[in-house]
Amino acid sequence: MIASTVPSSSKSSINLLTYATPFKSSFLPSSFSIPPRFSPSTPRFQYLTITNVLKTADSPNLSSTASNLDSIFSNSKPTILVSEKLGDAGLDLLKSFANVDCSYNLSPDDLCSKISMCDALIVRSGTKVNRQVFEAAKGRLKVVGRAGVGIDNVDLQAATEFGCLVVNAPTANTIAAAEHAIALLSAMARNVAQADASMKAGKWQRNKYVGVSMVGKTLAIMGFGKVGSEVARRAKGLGMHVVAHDPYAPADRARAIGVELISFDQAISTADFISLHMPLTPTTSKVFNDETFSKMKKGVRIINVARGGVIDEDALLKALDSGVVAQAALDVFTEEPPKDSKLVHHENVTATPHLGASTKEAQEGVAVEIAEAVVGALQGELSATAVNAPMVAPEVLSELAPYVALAEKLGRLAVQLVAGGSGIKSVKVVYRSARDPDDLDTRLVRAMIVKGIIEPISDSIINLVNADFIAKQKGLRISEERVFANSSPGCPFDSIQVQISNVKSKFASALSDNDEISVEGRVKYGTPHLTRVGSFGVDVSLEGNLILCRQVDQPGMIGIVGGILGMNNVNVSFMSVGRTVRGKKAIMAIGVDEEPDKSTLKKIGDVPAVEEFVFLGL
Ligand SMILES: NC(=O)C1=CN([C@@H]2O[C@H](COP(=O)(O)OP(=O)(O)OC[C@H]3O[C@@H](n4cnc5c(N)ncnc54)[C@H](O)[C@@H]3O)[C@@H](O)[C@H]2O)C=CC1
Ligand SMILES: O=C(O)C(=O)COP(=O)(O)O
Repeated sequence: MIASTVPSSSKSSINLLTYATPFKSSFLPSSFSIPPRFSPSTPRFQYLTITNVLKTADSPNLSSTASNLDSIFSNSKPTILVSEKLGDAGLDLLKSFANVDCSYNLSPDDLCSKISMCDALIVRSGTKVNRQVFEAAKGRLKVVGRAGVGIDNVDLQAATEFGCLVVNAPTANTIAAAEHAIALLSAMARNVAQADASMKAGKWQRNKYVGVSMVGKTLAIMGFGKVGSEVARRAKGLGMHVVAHDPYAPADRARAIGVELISFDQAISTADFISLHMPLTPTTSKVFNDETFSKMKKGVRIINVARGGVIDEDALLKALDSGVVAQAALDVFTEEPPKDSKLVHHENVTATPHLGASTKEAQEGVAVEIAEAVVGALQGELSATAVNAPMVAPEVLSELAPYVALAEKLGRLAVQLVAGGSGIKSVKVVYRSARDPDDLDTRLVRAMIVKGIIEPISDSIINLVNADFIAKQKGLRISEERVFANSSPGCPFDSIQVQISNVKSKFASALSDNDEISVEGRVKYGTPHLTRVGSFGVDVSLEGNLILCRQVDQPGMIGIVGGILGMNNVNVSFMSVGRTVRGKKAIMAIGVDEEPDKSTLKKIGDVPAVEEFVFLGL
């Protein structure tokens, strides 16, 4: 739920605001015929990525915008390539709007040669939409639709660079994936697949396939999002004791299902069964490895319906061989299909070929969800499930660009100040501005704050289009407050403050008098600066990385801490000291080019007058 004291950012309000580029009839070729859902007065939007708009903002090139629109609408029937099996209802919807080419099992070369004739591409997890595909599209490809959740097979950076919108279908296969996890859990516990194979080989091995019971056992759900919570509900029905680890899941959602949120180590060391439901991100890649397997209870059973890459497959093989992991049930693999995989052939592994989303119902659901999103995008509508593209007029972004950067960095800083295990539920953004509220659209800045907060903990790409949607899905309440500033209305914002309430902080001095994490920044000389942390005023450029350090306010502290960094080859780019009362406590904000190693950070912590410190990546 987004609470706002400034104009709301509902889908309809976006059409009224200057972020939209109104569709000018002079852009249209004379042969253009208006699709039935539109009248000439319907606003159209160009899908421009942040990157592209930032580039465009420096040297606006509206003629290329006109030619983009021209190419979108020069043919009343666009061409959509569907490269993997899609449900009929979705295909019918696509066919009513476009020429649809269903070509399954294309080789990478065939995909590249077809793509320059297509306006949209619809894929599932089996098609690699890499940079070569965007290059081969020669600018014609406008939209990639992922008929499912995970977008790790689409090169989002390349899509963004090539100005191609990527949309997905994030909700329609949740239940199917959860049901598959439960199916694998039960099949594994009772050796269903192995016993079936043995019978088909003419055997009758009742003693060999004695299973384990699920009732009363502890199941740890790793990633308590859409699929994870549905698995939890079902496992409770089986009489299991369910715990979950998800640093960012709200505790009340877990409580409502009767699930306790616990730390990663607690979860893996106490569980009899572990079911994985986190996205594949740089943080979760191979998070199940030699070290983490060694902390597990001997004889644990693991289910993976998320992504193969969250497990180090060699480490899992060793853990299975040593008996640390008694059994694994795997639907997903680092390489799909896996080649000569020892895991797949292991007698204690139950494997399925990425079937989590493969039910008739889910496939019809995702097909319709993705067809609507792709058709809507080709028609220029905003998409609630766009993953990489905001729609912002270049002239608006040109003014907002430095605030966009500031907003993302403030979000990133604020989330890193939250102590592990605190679920973030409520974020408040306070804008100080001299502008009339009607002249101040905060959607992009707010979107970037949400991006800064959520992106490090999720595989979602957040932008103007999807920020509210993702925040809502994550149970994150964003409220905004406008405070009048007696400054120049020439600048959209005097300052931006991000507050996170009801959480613990790993740096207590970041807490304001109201006990919320609070960071404030301003744009100075065109660059983002951090100007306040908790109750302490500072002034440091937000570049590289940052060390925040609270110490007793006494002479020589800058020299001591700066000296430690210098002696350890860490270059200090900026430094600022703020204090509340002379001689009491002070904060040092130190910008550093490199990340100091652990021993350097420990030396800072060992300085007697240093009371607390934290390292923050920007
Ligand atoms: N096998 C299949 O066919 C299917 C696989 N999936 C996969 O399942 C996964 C989950 O999907 P959804 O539940 O729809 O996504 P979601 O975004 O609703 O949930 C993911 C959860 O993981 C949490 N998370 C992020 N980093 C974490 C970390 N380091 N440790 C623990 N939790 C962390 C997030 O806070 C979030 O709550 C995705 O990877 C998706 O691609 C989804 C559908 C079908
Ligand atoms: O939605 C997801 O993330 C899935 O993994 C489903 O993949 P699929 O569409 O069945 O290839």
